[in-house]
Amino acid sequence: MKNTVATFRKAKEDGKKLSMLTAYDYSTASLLDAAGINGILVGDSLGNVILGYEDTISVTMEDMIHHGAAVARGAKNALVVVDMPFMSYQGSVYDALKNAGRLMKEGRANAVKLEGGVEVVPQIEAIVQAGIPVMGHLGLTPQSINAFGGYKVQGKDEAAAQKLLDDAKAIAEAGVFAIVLECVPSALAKKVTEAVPVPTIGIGAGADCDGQILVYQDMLGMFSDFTPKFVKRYANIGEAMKAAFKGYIDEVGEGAFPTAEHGYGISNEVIQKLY
Ligand SMILES: Nc1nc(=O)c2c([nH]1)NC[C@@H]1CN(c3ccc(C(=O)N[C@@H](CCC(=O)O)C(=O)O)cc3)CN21
Ligand SMILES: CC(C)C(=O)C(=O)O
Ligand SMILES: [Mg+2]
Repeated sequence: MKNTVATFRKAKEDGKKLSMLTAYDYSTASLLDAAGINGILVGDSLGNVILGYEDTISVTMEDMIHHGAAVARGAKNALVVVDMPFMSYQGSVYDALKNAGRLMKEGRANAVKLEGGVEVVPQIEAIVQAGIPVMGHLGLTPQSINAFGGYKVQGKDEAAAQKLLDDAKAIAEAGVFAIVLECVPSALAKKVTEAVPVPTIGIGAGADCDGQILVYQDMLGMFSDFTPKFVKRYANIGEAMKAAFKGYIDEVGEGAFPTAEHGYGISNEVIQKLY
């Protein structure tokens, strides 16, 4: 059955854990969907894992639309959430509304995600009012890497912890249907989860969140530019891919691939008539 924002809200009420992973293309989205994932995030982490940038800052609306639409075609039952890229919503409510609309119309998103707390409440309210569900994102918000001075755990001292709790309440009040909590101490994430009526989706935020999310290349062992502490490897697909690529290269080199079974026949008569 199709997961909706209502499915997400109800999961929290029923105490059922929500699972999400990222995807950026049709094949991966189809596999995640078949495995029964609740939600797929087309993350701006595609800047790192797909485009090879050092951070998410250079990711564009066109990137997100291109990959969002591909994922949407593969996601029959999963809720598709598409990240709003850096500077597509921070500048004004008008930008936020226009760009959220494009992610839904052209990127076929079921919902959009944006980073930030009280400072983006007007944007969240306007997007939600237009009928576009919004997922919030607090804690380590990677689009603020230059303000943070690096990827670090957030909300550790009393002021920062209180600010995170206040931000969560403010964006919940503004209408987000769920909140990603990234790289925050587990006990703080638990407090936030108890304080808001919408599900929290943790990444490096402990076991008491209402759901979890990871970047799929991280959990499959396909990405190694950096490996945050919160990543658990469920497979070593990177090594498996390398071994398969090497097998192919070796066989092509030896002339062992292709054999007759991978080729196409033609009648000898036709071949003999050629000059
Ligand atoms: N492949 C990938 N996985 C991600 O989880 C991810 C991306 N890309 N790109 C966008 C952001 C960047 N993220 C990151 C990147 C690095 C850390 C990291 O190195 N964290 C340190 C924190 C150290 C500390 O403050 O104690 C860690 O060791 O976990 C965390 C999140 C999460 N997102
Ligand atoms: C890590 C998740 C939450 C994200 O925002 C992304 O993949 O871009
Ligand atoms: Mg993101």
